[in-house]
Amino acid sequence: MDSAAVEIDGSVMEGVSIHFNYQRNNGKAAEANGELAASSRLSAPLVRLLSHPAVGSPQGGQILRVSAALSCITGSAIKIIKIRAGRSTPGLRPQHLTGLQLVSDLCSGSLQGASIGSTDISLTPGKVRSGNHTADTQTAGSVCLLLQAALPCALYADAASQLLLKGGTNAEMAPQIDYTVKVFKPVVERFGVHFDCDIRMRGYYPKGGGEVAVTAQPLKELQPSSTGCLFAGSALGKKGVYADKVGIEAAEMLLRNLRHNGCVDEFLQDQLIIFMALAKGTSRIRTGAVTLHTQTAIHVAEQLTQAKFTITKSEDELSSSVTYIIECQGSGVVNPNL
Ligand SMILES: Nc1ncnc2c1ncn2[C@@H]1O[C@H](COP(=O)(O)OP(=O)(O)OP(=O)(O)O)[C@@H](O)[C@H]1O
Repeated sequence: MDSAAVEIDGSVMEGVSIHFNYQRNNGKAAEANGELAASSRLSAPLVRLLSHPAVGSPQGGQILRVSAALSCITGSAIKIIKIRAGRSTPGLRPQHLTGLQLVSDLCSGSLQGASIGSTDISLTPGKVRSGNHTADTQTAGSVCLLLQAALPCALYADAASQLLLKGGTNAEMAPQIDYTVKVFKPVVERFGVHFDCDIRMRGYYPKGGGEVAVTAQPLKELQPSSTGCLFAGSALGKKGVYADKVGIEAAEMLLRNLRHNGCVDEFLQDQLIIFMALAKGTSRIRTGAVTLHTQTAIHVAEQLTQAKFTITKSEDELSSSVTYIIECQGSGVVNPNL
């Protein structure tokens, strides 16, 4: 029997407090500090993630997606409580619920307590499963955020996975599907990730109704890489907003990210953390200010894998630019199904 309890004050990340309780006991169910503990296929830790009730977590969805995907891949059972506490609509929204159900489906898992508005859920993963998986937010909830949770899982299956994702292809506060295909996809290919994305129907707020078919290939292990540079600016048109304003917003995003002299934009940085954590070897990205989403993803990844991240500030006197190098000694998780 090998057990340890670790409590981490995550308040270093503004508004988020994360506590982790570890329990290892050779895969048998156990009680940890009066909280439910669950067994898993790798006799892995029970993890509790707790968002601060007073302030609320600005990265609530991010915690769910990264921790659920890593639970699926590493075999760690997780329990997440106080989900999106402090929000005007706390708990799971359709995109979060659908994403969790999809991840659970991908890992033949047991998902408990998950429904719209749930603030506590637990996921006990089983074996990662290839083949067909369908997920439908039934709203304009972003299919790109469904993919964010599901893609890393599909890489650890025994064969190709076909994901039919329904919802919003172009939603606010989420990657546009065009960004996922034109920026995210070529960059993650450097880690050895290969997926095809067929945009069958676009879906927008409020109706949704978009449909994207993704085929993802499994791999033995992810390789580290330098990123190269690929930048985009995107903005979403809305009723009552003139097209020129939308164009200006997109151009501003592009300029903002070109100016900081990094190689990764303010959104891609958090989306790459999970791949850096899983890869075998050292990955490095140069970026502008490190976002709260990125800090959250790093924090969760360091708890659920052996990955170690460091962030170094780098000032260039000539151009007076400040960039940050995010470096990760990846955990080198090997696909046991190939
Ligand atoms: N314009 C954009 N371009 C590319 N990616 C984006 C853009 N806007 C947001 N994202 C990405 O979308 C994700 C949003 O995560 P976030 O957790 O805020 O979403 P959420 O699930 O809606 O969470 P919550 O409901 O808790 O606000 C992040 O990975 C972020 O990088």
